[in-house]
Amino acid sequence: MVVLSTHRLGARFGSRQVLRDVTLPPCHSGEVVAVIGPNAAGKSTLFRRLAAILPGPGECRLEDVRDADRAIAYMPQDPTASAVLTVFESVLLARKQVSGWRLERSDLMAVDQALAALDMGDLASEILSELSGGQRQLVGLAQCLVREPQVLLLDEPTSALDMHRQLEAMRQVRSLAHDDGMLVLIALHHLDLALKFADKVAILHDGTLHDFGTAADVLTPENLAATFRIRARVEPCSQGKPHLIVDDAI
Ligand SMILES: Nc1ncnc2c1ncn2[C@@H]1O[C@H](COP(=O)(O)OP(=O)(O)OP(=O)(O)O)[C@@H](O)[C@H]1O
Repeated sequence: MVVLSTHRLGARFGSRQVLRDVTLPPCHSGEVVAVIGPNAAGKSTLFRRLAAILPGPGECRLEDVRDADRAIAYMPQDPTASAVLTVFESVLLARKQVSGWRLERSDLMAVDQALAALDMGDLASEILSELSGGQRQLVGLAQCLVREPQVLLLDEPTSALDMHRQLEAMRQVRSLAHDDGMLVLIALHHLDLALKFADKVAILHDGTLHDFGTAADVLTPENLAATFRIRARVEPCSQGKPHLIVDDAI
């Protein structure tokens, strides 16, 4: 079982410290961990530290991985799409970047599967740079899936998706964790998605870890007021499912 934890992770840009002493409790294979927090809280910076593409103090520990070079797939907040490639080619390229350049039949099947899982099969021959923002976001997700990582770091992968596709993408993400045993860390602004799909929630605020636990434990009126500056509460709807009710900005 893969276990990811951090010890006093930090990051600074020039003289500004934007991430400070973030110690994440152990996160395990099979879990969806939502990372939430207001704008500029440090979510993307944390993901970049976890993906080891940004230097800084502290330690990120990853235990029990099969192949350290291939263990993590990271989807940035703004995946670029400048190359003149089709959707299929770009997803295949993402897979070959981690599995070597010899093309196997299994590679083509894996690309087909990743596109089908996100209901994008009919976009396979479209040119990447001609897609809509939401479609590009789904391609970024497919590029991560096709690498078959053990840890998936997704930085706001649903921000450009319509509600149906947000729910479908989150269902897929949850299945990757619960059915396939991946550890998924996902930055989200849509708190209802965190409530509905995450096993654990980390709240970042001002570059520090404000709280960590189940959604029920951390999405409290006090935490939401202190970090998001909203008056809000989680209450069961008429069907008995928990929903976030936002009364006002503070
Ligand atoms: N390359 C950079 N150079 C300088 N400052 C940066 C850089 N990247 C991020 N920052 C700063 O770090 C802080 C945290 O940014 P980050 O993108 O991690 O926040 P975030 O929680 O992901 O925000 P959002 O929800 O708006 O995407 C911000 O104050 C931002 O201005």
